[in-house]
Amino acid sequence: MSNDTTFSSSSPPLELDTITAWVSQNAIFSSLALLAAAVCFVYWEALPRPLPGIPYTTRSRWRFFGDGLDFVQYNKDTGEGFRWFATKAAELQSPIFQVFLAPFSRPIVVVTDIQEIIDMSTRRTREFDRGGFLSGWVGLLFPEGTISMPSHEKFKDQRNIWSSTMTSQFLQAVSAPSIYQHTENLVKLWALKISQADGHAFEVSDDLKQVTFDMIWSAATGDDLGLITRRIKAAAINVQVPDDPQKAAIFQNPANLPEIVDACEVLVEHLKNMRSSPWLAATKLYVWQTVSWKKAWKIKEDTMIELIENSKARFGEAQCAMDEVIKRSAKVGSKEGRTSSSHREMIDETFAYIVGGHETTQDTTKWSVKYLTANPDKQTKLRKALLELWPGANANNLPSHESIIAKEHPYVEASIQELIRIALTAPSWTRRTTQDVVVLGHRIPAGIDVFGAPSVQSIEDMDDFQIDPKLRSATSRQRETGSGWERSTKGLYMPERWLDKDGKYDAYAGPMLPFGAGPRGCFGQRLARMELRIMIILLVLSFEFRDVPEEYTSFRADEVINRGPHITYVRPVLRT
Ligand code: HEM
Repeated sequence: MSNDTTFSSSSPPLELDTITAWVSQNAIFSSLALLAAAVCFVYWEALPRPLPGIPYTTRSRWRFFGDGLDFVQYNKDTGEGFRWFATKAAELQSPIFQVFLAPFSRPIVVVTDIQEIIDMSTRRTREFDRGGFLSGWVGLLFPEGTISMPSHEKFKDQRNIWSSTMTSQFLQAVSAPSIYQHTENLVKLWALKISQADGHAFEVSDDLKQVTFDMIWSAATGDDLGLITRRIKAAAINVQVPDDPQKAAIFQNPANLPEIVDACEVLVEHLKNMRSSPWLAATKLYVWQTVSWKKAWKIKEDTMIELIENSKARFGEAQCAMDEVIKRSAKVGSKEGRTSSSHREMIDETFAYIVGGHETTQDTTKWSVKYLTANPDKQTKLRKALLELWPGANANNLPSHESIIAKEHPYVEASIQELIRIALTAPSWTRRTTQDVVVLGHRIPAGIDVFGAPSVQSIEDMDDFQIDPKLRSATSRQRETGSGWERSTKGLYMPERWLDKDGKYDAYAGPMLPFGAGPRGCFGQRLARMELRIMIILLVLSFEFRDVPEEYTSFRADEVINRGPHITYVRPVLRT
């Protein structure tokens, strides 16, 4: 057929229709083919690209979400997050393996061996730095906070200025009195609840959440939010005590918290929701546009700016971390001819101090109360040791914070250490490789996120791996961590594991890495240990934690940023 016919004026419109139909049909086919090719291409691009030689789950290699959905499902089923890595280590029978947690992303290498994790944190810091997943994630809340930065000069300057808030002198003179006073408030609150609850158990998750927020907020900013005082007022007014002695009493929560408390909660909630995002950068852009984020962020910024201005106005003797930092940054700045810390850095660093310090200590305290309740013999033994230090101490006669910091007893130290170990509040450790590296005989290229799962050595799921010393790095070989815990005892609360054969406390009796290690280890470890020490000692001297009904004994975790208990019920008796 000639083309002429197609365009001849005498040709019937039917032919034109045929051609139009042919073109449009082909266009549909071509579009479909293009679409199919695009889908295949996107799918192909999204698939994991395993690093050669490092074990992985074969079926995950061909799945769009790699191991991601398995991880999310495990988290949903058990409440646990990092524990999933123990299941992978057991499945792959290797202390080093790779997982694919999100499409379009490079694999994550997981190392479960604590000796190598300590080595990477402390002696191989040029090869492994902060960055990657953690920085992208927490950078949402603290863009200019050191926690989100690699270890460059700016990090060092900023950290140097803040480090004076963690000296023993500062902690004892400034932070301890405030922690002590807030714990005393908690003792008053629980004494009141005991008098109202008529022997019933009651939930204390919110009490512990708010007392630790009161503490860290005033330690950071010098401002007292009075959250526990509000709870005391609310508890005095409204309590429901069921007839069934097996059911818990329910106390009224105070209404109208300061708006900054709700704002912090909204911001942290956004951060939590982002953890499993397959595309962090896009999710961040979305979150920034939400009304709840914008409103909470503004409240936080305005409050922080006001607190910074107040702190500057009272420039002189430090009453909180902010005062100390403003003083020190002016001193360092004038010495080095630099301007002092900017508002942005100050806000972000203070907020990281508050959020980092709050989420972790509240969870560790909750676990502590649960483990002491579930182990009455160890609880009694701890109290006996405390009474050796402070004979006759009780809720009306508590030792001072100076005395709590100064005095030691092997069983008390062992109990606190064991509570920190078994709480597994922060079971994660993350770094990014800054260059090509070798770990346990496997080559890992630069720019890969390495997750440490040292918790694997604290949970009963598996035996530790026996590692050929030849596979270890030269620096690791020189610093052995020693043998691990017996598998059968790993999951048990046993303060005795920290005592040597002469009954002396040995903080290095076995593997544990609750605060990470090295220059990027937990900045707040000393504050956290002091907070936990004051709280545990005051609570165990003030109350006997009796067993709670079966319904309230669950040890299920809720792990998002940290690993906290799903529920925390107590049935205390006041010691007077
Ligand atoms: C029981 C309480 C706490 C636990 C279990 C805990 C645990 C941890 C862990 C495991 C890390 C990561 C370490 C690493 O990657 O090597 C970390 C980092 C950090 N923690 Fe804590 N922490 C606690 C309390 C605190 C407190 C009270 C503060 C605040 C004053 C704080 C501030 C920080 C900061 C700023 C970092 C980031 C350090 C950096 O990137 O250089 N933490 N913490």
